[in-house]
Amino acid sequence: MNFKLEDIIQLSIEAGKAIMDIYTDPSSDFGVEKKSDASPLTKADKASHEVIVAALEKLTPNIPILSEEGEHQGYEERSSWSQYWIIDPLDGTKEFINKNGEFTVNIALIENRLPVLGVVYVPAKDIVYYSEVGQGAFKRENGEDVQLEVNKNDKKIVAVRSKSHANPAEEEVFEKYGSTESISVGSSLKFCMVAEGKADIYYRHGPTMEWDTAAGQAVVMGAGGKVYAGNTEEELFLYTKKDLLNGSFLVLG
Ligand SMILES: Nc1ncnc2c1ncn2[C@@H]1O[C@H](COP(=O)(O)O)[C@@H](OP(=O)(O)O)[C@H]1O
Ligand SMILES: [Mg+2]
Repeated sequence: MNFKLEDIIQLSIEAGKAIMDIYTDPSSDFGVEKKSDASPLTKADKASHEVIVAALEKLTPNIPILSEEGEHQGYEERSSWSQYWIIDPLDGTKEFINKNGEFTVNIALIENRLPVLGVVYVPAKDIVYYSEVGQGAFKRENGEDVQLEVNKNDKKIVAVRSKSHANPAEEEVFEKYGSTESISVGSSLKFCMVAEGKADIYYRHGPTMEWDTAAGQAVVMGAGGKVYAGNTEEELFLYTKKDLLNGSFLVLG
């Protein structure tokens, strides 16, 4: 790697600062717009995107960037990349607008259809989750780095699901794994909760995009978790698909 993971961590924090400037500005209306898929977009999504893209273009000029708020390159181009950055500058835009703090900055590096590095920053809590695959996953809080490990104690199975986009079909899968309790959380924080053992299972039935899941997947994999496509443990959940839209997926601690 011709960059340091620490550079990417610092960059996620810088992007988070740009988000918080807007989040905490009492005079800001967030500039909420509706995108073509009816999902919301704010000034904060755009500000974070600008910070990340400008820095990555300097840091790794030879690595292509796919950002939710940038150009969505076609499959022919994407499939020719040996590695690329995939960015969700502000995941959980609905949670940002609802001011519940459950939103994240997501930066991941994809190689061979899987994330090999991921950083998830939680601006409202100033917490970073990060992982370079094969080197463990970590949480940085109050200047301290703690290694993460999924929960190996299966006495009580806690499920986690979307706060704004939960689907009734998820309950069946949670029950199949013996879960009796589910928590609703916005954004890629759900992957991080499985990574730190606060939840054991995250099954997502409804749609997400590749940039919503890549960084979180790196973190949970680094902590010993697994991410599967669909609702069984048969197929790995892969990236660089023809369509950037993800199918359902299952995260297990
Ligand atoms: N109908 C839809 N199609 C595609 N993605 C959707 C969607 N509804 C929700 N999402 C994705 O779900 C993400 C939010 O995840 P969650 O529900 O776990 O908080 C959104 O990220 P953004 O907030 O970055 O737009 C969005 O990409
Ligand atoms: Mg998102």
